[in-house]
Amino acid sequence: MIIAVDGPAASGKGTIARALAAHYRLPYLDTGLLYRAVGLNVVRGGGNPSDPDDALAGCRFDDLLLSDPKLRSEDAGATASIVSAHPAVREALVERQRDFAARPGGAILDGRDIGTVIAPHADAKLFVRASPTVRAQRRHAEMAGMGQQVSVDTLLAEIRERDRRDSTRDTAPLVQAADADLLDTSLLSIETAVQRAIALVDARMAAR
Ligand SMILES: Nc1ncnc2c1ncn2[C@@H]1O[C@H](COP(=O)(O)OP(=O)(O)O)[C@@H](O)[C@H]1O
Ligand SMILES: Nc1ccn([C@@H]2O[C@H](COP(=O)(O)OP(=O)(O)O)[C@@H](O)[C@H]2O)c(=O)n1
Repeated sequence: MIIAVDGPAASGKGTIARALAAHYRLPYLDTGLLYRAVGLNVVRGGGNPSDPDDALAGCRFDDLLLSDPKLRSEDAGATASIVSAHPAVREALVERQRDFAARPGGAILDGRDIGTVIAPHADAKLFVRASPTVRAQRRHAEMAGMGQQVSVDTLLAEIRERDRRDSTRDTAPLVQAADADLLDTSLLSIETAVQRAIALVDARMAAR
């Protein structure tokens, strides 16, 4: 079984994808981490994330980078959003993601284009969303928990900018796949959101 989970920043897709992976005992790939690693690699090498050649060169990174805590910062998310708009960067990362999706027994991936580009044949697709204000508040709480104080307004502006960039790019924009189930988590607890996600996936599997 292949499950695709897409959605904007801090919508709760990672939380849901991890819970689904545990529930269905599937391996999980957070594809955003790959783009974050490319961005951090470019910046650390003194390159310009907006430059297509610098961004492509950043795709050659050591996998150890994927466990760098710096990848979790909002800055890394913003840089990831810049490098991820280059078609050559997306192309360079496609095979790795498709190989993961093709694992025997299935897999679950989360990102922006899993249901539309990486695994359009997925058995179940969720498009997770939440209002920008709720997402900024969640990110704020998350960062406060890590000892980082950034105002909700600053995070809201960053989230809106990232939404705009991710949704308006030409290649693999953030968009709900026609056959994806929408899950708005704005008013849901994590537990309820996960229960709804499981119910949606079960319903898709039963209908196959
Ligand atoms: N339904 C929810 N209610 C409250 N907080 C949530 C909910 N879903 C996720 N969160 C919290 O919001 C933050 C962002 O969630 P995450 O799953 O990392 O989002 P994404 O992967 O879409 O960026 C995390 O701190 C997570 O614990
Ligand atoms: N499949 C994906 C995953 C992430 N991305 C890009 O990488 C950035 C960071 O993704 P992420 O999933 O780690 O970000 P959050 O939603 O966790 O904040 C996004 O803003 C996208 O620009 C992408 O283009 N395609």
